[in-house]
Amino acid sequence: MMPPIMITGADLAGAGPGDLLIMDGQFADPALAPADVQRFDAAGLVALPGLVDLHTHLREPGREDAETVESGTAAAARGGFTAVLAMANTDPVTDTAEAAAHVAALGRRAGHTQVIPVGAVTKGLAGTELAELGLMARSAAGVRVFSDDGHCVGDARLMRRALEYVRAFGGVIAQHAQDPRLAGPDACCHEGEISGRLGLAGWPPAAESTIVARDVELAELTRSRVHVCHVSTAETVEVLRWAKRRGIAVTAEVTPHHLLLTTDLVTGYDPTFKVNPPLRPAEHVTVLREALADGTIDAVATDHAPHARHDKEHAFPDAAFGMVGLETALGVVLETMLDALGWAGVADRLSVAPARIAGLNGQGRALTPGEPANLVLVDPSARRVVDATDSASLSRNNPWHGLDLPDPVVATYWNGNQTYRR
Ligand SMILES: NC(=O)N[C@@H](CC(=O)O)C(=O)O
Ligand SMILES: [Zn+2]
Ligand SMILES: [Zn+2]
Repeated sequence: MMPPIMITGADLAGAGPGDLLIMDGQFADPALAPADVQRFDAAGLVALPGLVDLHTHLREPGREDAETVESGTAAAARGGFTAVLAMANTDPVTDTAEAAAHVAALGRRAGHTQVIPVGAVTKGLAGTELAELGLMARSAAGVRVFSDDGHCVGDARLMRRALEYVRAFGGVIAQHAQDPRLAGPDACCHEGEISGRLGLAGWPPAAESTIVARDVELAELTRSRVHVCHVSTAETVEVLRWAKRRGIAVTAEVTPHHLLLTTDLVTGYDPTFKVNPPLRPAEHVTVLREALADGTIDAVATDHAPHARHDKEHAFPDAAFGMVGLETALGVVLETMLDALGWAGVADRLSVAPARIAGLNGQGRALTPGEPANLVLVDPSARRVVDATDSASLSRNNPWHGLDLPDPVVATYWNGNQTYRR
């Protein structure tokens, strides 16, 4: 346990300057600081609750050449995160209580952030038979979020049964919304003028929004909860607005890359920009930003998807989908959304809302005495040209390389322990 530390003068998530005393892993009344307390002058910095990533691919077990729980969570701490939800598309898949316990144990051993395993919806992500949802939920790992991410739960009847099942224990199904018949096996970018010109097979926005429309109806039918992963289209936003107006229990996330990058980046055939769902035209980006600002989209999630060189360095159609994002997420959100959201809004979309969606107790809390000391200190004016090689991740598929972006994270504390310091 760290000795007591007093952080002085930081703007507390936009509420104005104040002091934070960290003692025994929690925030405590600054008036109780012992005389020999260690001091951190944070004047000019902003304090946010530790960030929570609903959507991280840590690749362990199975693809430790691309990422490990150790390296991925070290990258998360550098990005200001104190909790990450580890996606189930590992090898073996996280589709049993034992597999979930293994991922959680790897997280505890690494000690950089809380690691909460996401359970698969279907055995082996095969989309045919429900996984052991109840056993995973009742196990010590306490799985609450279930997802076949990387694959869509395409079978409506199976999706209905999954939603019915998780309702009993307050779980949620996080859907990778992609109709496999509309986004065929060769689809590798947004379907439009650019895909036509480049001769690449695209997929239309309808491949996403039609699944979301179906799933919100199933959530209503089952009175259960659905979460939409990585929303990428204006049409999906329209469906979400309709569903929320109707009182359906749906939440949604958007990635940093879909808030800033656009489909024209694929014209160089650089697989770094190949991601699922694909980068879209600027009109979609505008709508995604508006939806995040007005709360139609609840949260930002990274979809950090590290890939080894030998999986990424191929001709565009053959390369793996995905990009890293843990270390740049907050910077991209500040660049694109700070004016619209303010600091309290940034704290909500990157910490409070994701913690609520995932049902996490000690995360996304106010910076007040008695709460676990999960915190990120942010320099609101620091910027830097992103260098893909300067990373705790094992992978280098970084779409931000060479771009000048906010570089805000100064220090991260998880349960009172400093997990990153610039
Ligand atoms: N986002 C991606 O492009 N890839 C993800 C899978 C996913 O999130 O669908 C991966 O596991 O690599
Ligand atoms: Zn996905
Ligand atoms: Zn993903």
